[in-house]
Amino acid sequence: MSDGTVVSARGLRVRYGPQLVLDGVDLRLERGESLAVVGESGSGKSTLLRALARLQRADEGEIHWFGEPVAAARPSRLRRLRARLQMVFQDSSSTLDPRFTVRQAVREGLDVHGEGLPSERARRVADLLARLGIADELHDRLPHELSGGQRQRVNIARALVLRPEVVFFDEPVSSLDVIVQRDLIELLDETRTEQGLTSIVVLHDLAVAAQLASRIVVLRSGVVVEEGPAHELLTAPRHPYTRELLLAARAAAR
Ligand SMILES: Nc1ncnc2c1ncn2[C@@H]1O[C@H](COP(=O)(O)OP(=O)(O)OP(=O)(O)O)[C@@H](O)[C@H]1O
Repeated sequence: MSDGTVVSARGLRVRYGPQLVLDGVDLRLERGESLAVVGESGSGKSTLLRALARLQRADEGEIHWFGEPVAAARPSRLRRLRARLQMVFQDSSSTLDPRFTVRQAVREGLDVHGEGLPSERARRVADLLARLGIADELHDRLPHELSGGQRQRVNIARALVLRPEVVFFDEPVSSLDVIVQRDLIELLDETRTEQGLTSIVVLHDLAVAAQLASRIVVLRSGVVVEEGPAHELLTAPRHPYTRELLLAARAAAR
């Protein structure tokens, strides 16, 4: 396996009872790449992301992180590898501790890892929140005093503040308005340039996927039906299902 591969899966199969939700998915993510997995509701996107992050068991198949087979890794090695990955979940209300303010929630990981001087940690938190459009007056609020989109951004800040090598995002922009979506896309692009961030996002809208990622994988009923550079999928989709998704995205944008 090449040194540039940060996450890969081969022959991934996941079943829920009799239902085959992922049916032999192969996927490869290179360092610094932005990949989007698109498909309609129920196509298996979240399951794929959770399986890649090892938050969900796979019935068959192999997963490698940074070139190492995770199934064979010892727990201590797995913990070290996991620290290089972050995941941002779709449901932002259940993942934030209700007792922590925005500032505390974003800073928590830095304090746990004892990274840098306290003043540097505070600066890093404030800088990231500003780049995600979270105004100063929100920094001392609790999660229930925020909107869904604000909570989602706090979750994104919690992941990025740790400067992970790879971030997995589940529907990161679904609760964000267009301006905030643009800010997030810019922030991810800058982080990719500055820190070589690798990202994988799952979402249902093909047009938004093309803004967030340079390569797109189209998932239908647990099977990858098409894969390619984002601009090619948008301008010359080969599979009828990709064309359907494109028409749906265009109709939604009208
Ligand atoms: N814990 C579970 N137990 C049983 N079935 C499940 C479970 N989680 C998901 N499923 C089923 O697996 C299929 C894929 O679900 P998944 O959440 O991966 O799809 P998705 O593409 O992410 O959908 P959405 O866009 O709606 O979030 C669906 O049919 C779903 O009902």
